[in-house]
Amino acid sequence: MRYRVGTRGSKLALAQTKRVIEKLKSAFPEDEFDVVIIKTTGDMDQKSRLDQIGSKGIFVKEIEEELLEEKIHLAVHSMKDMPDTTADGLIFAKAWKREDPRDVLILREAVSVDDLPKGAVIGTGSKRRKYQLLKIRPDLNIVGIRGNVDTRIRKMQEEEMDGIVLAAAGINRLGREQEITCYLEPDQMIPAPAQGTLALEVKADNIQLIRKLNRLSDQETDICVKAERQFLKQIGGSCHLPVGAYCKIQDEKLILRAMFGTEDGKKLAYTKVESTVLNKIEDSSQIDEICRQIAREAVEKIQIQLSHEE
Ligand SMILES: NCc1[nH]cc(CCC(=O)O)c1CC(=O)O
Repeated sequence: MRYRVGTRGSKLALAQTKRVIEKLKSAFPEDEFDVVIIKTTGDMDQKSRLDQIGSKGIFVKEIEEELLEEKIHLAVHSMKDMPDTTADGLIFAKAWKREDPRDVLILREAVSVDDLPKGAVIGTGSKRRKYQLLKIRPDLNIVGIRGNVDTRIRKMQEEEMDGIVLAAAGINRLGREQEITCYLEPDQMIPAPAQGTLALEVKADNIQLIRKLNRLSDQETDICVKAERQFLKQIGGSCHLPVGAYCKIQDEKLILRAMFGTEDGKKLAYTKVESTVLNKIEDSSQIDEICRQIAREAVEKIQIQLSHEE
């Protein structure tokens, strides 16, 4: 088969799409894969603050239309950029192995969060990153920044910020990991739901391609992403609100850390919940139920905390 693989045209999107194609090629040497670059609303409007452009999934709508019209067979996105509900007629293949889920700081001079001078200027457009950082260092001056990873690193230098926050996965995919100053561990900076994982989106009736993609999946990542995205969905999160969720499997249990807050960051709640021990023969509907359940428990705990802060 010859497959058309759609992606945004940013360096990061192209880098991750090329990696996906390499893995597919080595698993299915008889197939061919062509990259198709698709311009999205999000790529065309580089000025507006993301939370003001409004509609969710501005980086994915055009790509999903091409999938539905069968102009492309597969779309590669960052899962953390995907809205919590999938488009009708499309599905995600099971997740492949997650890369580094952490957020990192790129600092101009300081070597760690603690080392930053009082009132240091840090660029991020994400409320999740902003309020979690302020919780560790309330004196920091957080300013908005937009653009792809390269642009943000350049703006940090041009606009004389002391640093920026980015996802390790994106920097690694661009081969710029030597520029990372320090890593923020998930217990002090809960990553965005599904950070570090890719979304492999296909038309739901393309059974043959879905089967191929799923052969390369990683069960642990797939389960953890399901739990994190269930949390996002149930809490009613959007990119306007600070939402974080990070799940891992330890001693055969799911451990889900999550945070949620109000838009102004005045209220911020954190929780950590554990599932019961997973049974080795759990099938996918049981796994879905376990993920829904652990997410529900996290949402309940967070809602209780937020209501006590009234
Ligand atoms: N919002 C932009 C975005 N979408 C996906 C990544 C890379 C990390 C990932 O794929 O999870 C990034 C860059 C960043 O947040 O630093």
